[in-house]
Amino acid sequence: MSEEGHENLRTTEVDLGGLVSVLATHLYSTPLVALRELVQNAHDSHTRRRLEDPAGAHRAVIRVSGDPVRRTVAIEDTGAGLTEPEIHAYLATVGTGYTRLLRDLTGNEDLIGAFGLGFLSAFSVADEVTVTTTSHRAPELGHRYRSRGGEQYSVDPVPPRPQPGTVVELTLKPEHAHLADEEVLRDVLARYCVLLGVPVHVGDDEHPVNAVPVPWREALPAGEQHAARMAFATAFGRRFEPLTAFPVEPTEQTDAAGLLWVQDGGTYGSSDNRDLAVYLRGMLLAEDARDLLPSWAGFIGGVVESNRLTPTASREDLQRDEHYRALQQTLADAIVNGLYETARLHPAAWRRILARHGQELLGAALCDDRLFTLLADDVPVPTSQGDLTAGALRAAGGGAVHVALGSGGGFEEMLYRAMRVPIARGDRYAVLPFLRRYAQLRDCRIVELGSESGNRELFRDPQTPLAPEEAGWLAAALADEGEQLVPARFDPPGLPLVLVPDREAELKARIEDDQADARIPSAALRLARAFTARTDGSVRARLYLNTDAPAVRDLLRAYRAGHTGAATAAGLLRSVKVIMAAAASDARAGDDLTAALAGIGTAVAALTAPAEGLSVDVGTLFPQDDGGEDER
Ligand SMILES: Nc1ncnc2c1ncn2[C@@H]1O[C@H](COP(=O)(O)OP(=O)(O)OP(=O)(O)O)[C@@H](O)[C@H]1O
Repeated sequence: MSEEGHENLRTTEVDLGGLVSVLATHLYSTPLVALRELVQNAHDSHTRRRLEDPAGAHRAVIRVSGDPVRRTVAIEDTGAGLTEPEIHAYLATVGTGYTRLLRDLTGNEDLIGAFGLGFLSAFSVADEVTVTTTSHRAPELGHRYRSRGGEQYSVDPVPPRPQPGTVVELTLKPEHAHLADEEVLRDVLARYCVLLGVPVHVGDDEHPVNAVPVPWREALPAGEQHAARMAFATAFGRRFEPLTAFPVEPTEQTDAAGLLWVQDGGTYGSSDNRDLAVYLRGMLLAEDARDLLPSWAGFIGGVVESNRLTPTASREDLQRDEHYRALQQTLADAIVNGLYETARLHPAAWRRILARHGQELLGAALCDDRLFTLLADDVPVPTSQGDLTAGALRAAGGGAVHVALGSGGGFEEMLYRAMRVPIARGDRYAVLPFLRRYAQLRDCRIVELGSESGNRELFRDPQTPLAPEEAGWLAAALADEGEQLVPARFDPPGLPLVLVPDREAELKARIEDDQADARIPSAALRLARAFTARTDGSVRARLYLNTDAPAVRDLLRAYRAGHTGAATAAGLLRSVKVIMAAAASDARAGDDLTAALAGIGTAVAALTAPAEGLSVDVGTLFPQDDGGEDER
């Protein structure tokens, strides 16, 4: 009996074989992690040697070699080595390592290992593992640990290594044979080891894979910092060339330091190329920690290191604790500061960033007030005349910013072109909210074309209102069902009439359609409804009639004079309306178009017929009325 009241206390059985296999095979997401763990052990053993033998003049080197023929990878260090008892107590005891003890003893922050698990990962890629080691405490002895699968092992004396240190040799499983390729090793290790203080060589290379100076660790003169940052970002960013790079500096909330850069990759709207590698004590911990970057920063890549972050046991991810959240804030601030610095100090890079990531920056500006201030006047907005800044849009619009709510088409498109005013494309990502905010902040007018209020800006009231009876005649002659006739004056004067779909009614129809299909969630539906509450949906489009256009003036004059050609001319205009709308959208094609084309034939026939036939033909088309007085 071991404890009072626990007569039946028994020891939990551990199926070591099963445990080893679970840890080795399932703890890590990629077999490459085994390399990382073994390089990390090599690095820790150098730190241990330095701590235990501070006066010694040992040259710290890590060398990783591959042999595709033998299908082996060897990781060799000139560190502390292990004595035989240490092999049993630490290397071969799962869950215990000397490294953590040493850190607890010395408080040394360079030591990476903590769990006593990493070595097991060797068995995820290797059938057999041998460790040949000579301790710096007993340089005349050598030992070889050997194990297949990790469950059982042997240790035998061997001749001592020429100098203290350890070589771990993996005989790779056939499916991981590619790791013996030194090109692969170089590629993986360049990323994993970039921040390690000890030089890491691949094969016989005299040039270490981690030779690029780490800019935030060096005290460089101000004039050389940018070049050093760009050099590091270029070497590290595999997928994209950096357009500029800026630092992450420790704050009161976090010890994180590193580098962020703007990638040169084309990013569109929602595309997310965030790419952040996180290091802990120099070792790559999270290869893709994009969630640490703000969601609007799809164009940012970077590297940060922090000792306050807590890794998960697999050391491939981070605990979402207060340091994690502090780092998120720090990174968001670093990006905004970095963009400010770029705009101020590197105008050429700033222009390239704006041209490359304009769309994304529009959205980013809406997420951060300081970014908005920075970008408001610089970021390009897509318009009917190409990309323009909001300021240029405003200047060209006579002090107002014009934005089209719809995706264009129909008469609208033509009208906008005829206006010769650049019109922002409100259907594109973030454009409309950005311009609304701009207008509010810069106290300028915004004309939202496609909404009734926006259209009122374009279509001025006629000089003299039409008599109700005239308007009624015109509506009957020109407007179709769902179209509201609106007499107005607008540019260009040569354009007699314009049909503008009501975008709110269009949206309402679409929402009802989507709702029927249950495609939108109810919260979104409520919001959309609030927007469309102003319209009952009965006016599908407004038909603006230009009372300044000579064709319209002549038509009215003819109508008022009771001219028999008035109805023919009106029929002609109506046909023009239908044909132009059909040209711009498929939806209207069909019967309407056929009728409109026939209408042109009828009108031309009427106008060219012998005088006595004229009134007879046209009289059947439209009811005739005695008009008012001629205006002209
Ligand atoms: N190359 C090496 N040289 C000297 N000692 C080593 C070497 N590799 C492993 N060891 C010893 O074996 C122990 C266990 O290593 P293992 O990788 O399993 O865990 P760890 O590094 O301590 O912790 P972690 O699981 O966090 O990596 C280490 O603590 C260290 O004492």
